This record gives sequence, structure tokens and C-alpha cells, in this order.
Amino acid sequence: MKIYEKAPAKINLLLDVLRKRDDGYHEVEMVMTMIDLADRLEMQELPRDTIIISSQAGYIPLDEKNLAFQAAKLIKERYDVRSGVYIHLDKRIPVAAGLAGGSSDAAAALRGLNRLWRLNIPTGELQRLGAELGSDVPFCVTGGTAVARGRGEKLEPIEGPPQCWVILAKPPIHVSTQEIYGRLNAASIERHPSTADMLHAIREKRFGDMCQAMGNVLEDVTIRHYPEVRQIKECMLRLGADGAMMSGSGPTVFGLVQKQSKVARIYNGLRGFCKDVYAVRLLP
Ligand SMILES: C[C@](O)(CO)[C@H](O)COP(=O)(O)OP(=O)(O)OC[C@H]1O[C@@H](n2ccc(N)nc2=O)[C@H](O)[C@@H]1O
Ligand SMILES: Nc1ncnc2c1ncn2[C@@H]1O[C@H](COP(=O)(O)OP(=O)(O)OP(=O)(O)O)[C@@H](O)[C@H]1O
Repeated sequence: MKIYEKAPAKINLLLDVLRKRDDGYHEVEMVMTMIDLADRLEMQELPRDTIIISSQAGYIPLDEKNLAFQAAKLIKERYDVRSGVYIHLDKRIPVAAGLAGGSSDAAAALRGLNRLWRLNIPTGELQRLGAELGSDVPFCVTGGTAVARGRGEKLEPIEGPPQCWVILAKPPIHVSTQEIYGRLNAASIERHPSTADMLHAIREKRFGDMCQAMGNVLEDVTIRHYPEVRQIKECMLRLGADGAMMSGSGPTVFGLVQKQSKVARIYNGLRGFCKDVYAVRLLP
């Protein structure tokens, strides 16, 4: 039997860091939502006790370092599954972009293998397993729109933001999430974004207020080392985006636009800057 799962990318509409924790992670408060840019996973049961990953993308690990491999291994061990699986990853989300591509693949593998092996694992348990693989994985298990707290695993689902276009531009640099959090001095953050303002804007479907409420405390840290992120953000706003911000730890910058008539102009303008540009919708 073959089954398929879509693994959409996420953006952080808001990312605040409250403090550094004793375990080395940071206590965060984030508003996350999914966009219509997704990897596709094909999963096929194998009679042998083995996990095989393949992908058309030449630049991701296909061994134990792959997050989909780790998801399959975890579920096999915890649920004592004797058969194996072949997972093909059709990668469309840019890698190490701040869009949770690997995390979403892991979450899709957890959902898919739960079906393939008829394990009936409840969603909450899939999220707990996901938290063992990465801080963004529990959100990716369910998707939608949510406030994420703790290190990202405490989730409060909320209604979706007002629909709009999302234009993404990723400069050709590799940014390590660990390095960016490591360079952040949580005690000296000058301006924290307001989660309350963001939630109010989303609840009231006020697109302009939502753009105003966007904020990401990791942005300054990444920009200090990669000034091209600021250039892309400024370029997006100059070209007419209603709001623009870095997603996650970067380096991808996303711009939000409500009017379709503006999309082509922003997209084409950014293509002059970098190769990796996408124009997609929010996932409803
Ligand atoms: C930047 C975000 O993507 C925003 O959604 C997440 O906060 C990070 O999610 P992620 O990539 O799934 O993160 P993980 O794989 O769990 O952690 C990578 C590294 O980021 C740092 N990290 C991550 C999450 C968190 N709340 N505090 C941290 O300090 C840790 O140094 C960790 O070693
Ligand atoms: N299935 C996968 N897809 C992409 N990268 C993967 C995968 N499995 C492991 N990796 C590794 O994870 C690293 C981070 O890639 P990923 O695309 O998940 O980053 P990201 O979008 O910045 O994640 P996040 O937003 O959660 O911090 C890459 O360097 C890559 O080698």
C-alpha cells in the first residue's frame, strides 16, 4: 500500500522570546500559520525492518539525520513496528530557510505512518512524539493557526488570519537556528511584539492591524550577521508589501499583500535580488 501526505511550510506572524531556560532552550511566544507551499511525502510499507529515504533534492541528508527518518524510527521503536517503510520526499520548501521544511516532513511522516501501520495514535500523542524531534514539529502535526508557547510545543489553536498573498524571498545563505538563538541576549531585547495586539487583529479580521502587529525578536540578530535580510525586507516594503518580516530564525523574508494586482510587481522586483522567490496563499 502507498500513502501520501502533504507537508506545508509555516511562517511566524509573531515570534517573541521571553527568557532563556535552564535546559538551554528559550521560552517563546509565537503566532504561527501554514502557507500553500508544501513538500509531498510518498510512503510505502516494506516487509523488511528498514527505513529508506529518497528525494529529488540533492542537498538534504537521506540517512538518520533526515527528520522524516527520525520520525519513522521513533514511531517504530515506540509502537514496536516490525515492518519497514520507504519514504520519498518531493522537496519544494527551500531548505534551512526558517520555514520548518524538515519539521513539517517529520510531522507528515508521523501522520502518514500512523495511517500506514494502522496504529490509531491520538493527535496529542503524535504531537508529544513530534516534540522529541524538534520544537516546530508539534505545530506541524496539526497545522492551522496557533499560538505556540513553551519551547514551541504548547499549542493553542486559534482561527485563521484574514486571507492574503504571501511572497517569500530566500537569500542564498545558510542560517543555523541554534546559532541565532545562541547569539540572542534574551534579557536585553528592547522591544517585544504584542501577542495580544496580533490576536486581536486576527480575531477582528483586520489585515492592516495584523501587519502592524507583526514582530520577530530574532530578526535583529540574523540581520546583524546577514544584512541582505534587511535589504530584502526593505525591498519588499518599497515594492508595496503591506507588511514584511523574517520568518523563524531566517533567512527567508515574507511579505503580506491583500491586493492581487500588487503580487506580480513585488515578485518580479524581488527576482532581481534573489533566485528563490515564491508567491503563495495562506492555507485556509
Ligand atoms: C525558530 C523557530 O523555527 C520558530 O518557529 C523555532 O523556534 C525553532 O524550531 P526548530 O528548528 O524545530 O528548533 P529545534 O530543532 O528544536 O532546536 C534547534 C536549536 O534552536 C534553539 N532553540 C530552539 C527552540 C527554542 N524554543 N529555543 C531554542 O533555544 C536550541 O539551541 C536548539 O538546539
Ligand atoms: N526532511 C528534511 N528536509 C529538509 N532539511 C532536513 C530534513 N531533514 C533534516 N534536514 C536538515 O535540517 C536542517 C534544517 O532544515 P529545515 O529546512 O528544516 O530548516 P528550517 O526551515 O530553518 O527549520 P525551522 O524553521 O524549523 O528552524 C538542514 O540543514 C537539513 O540538513
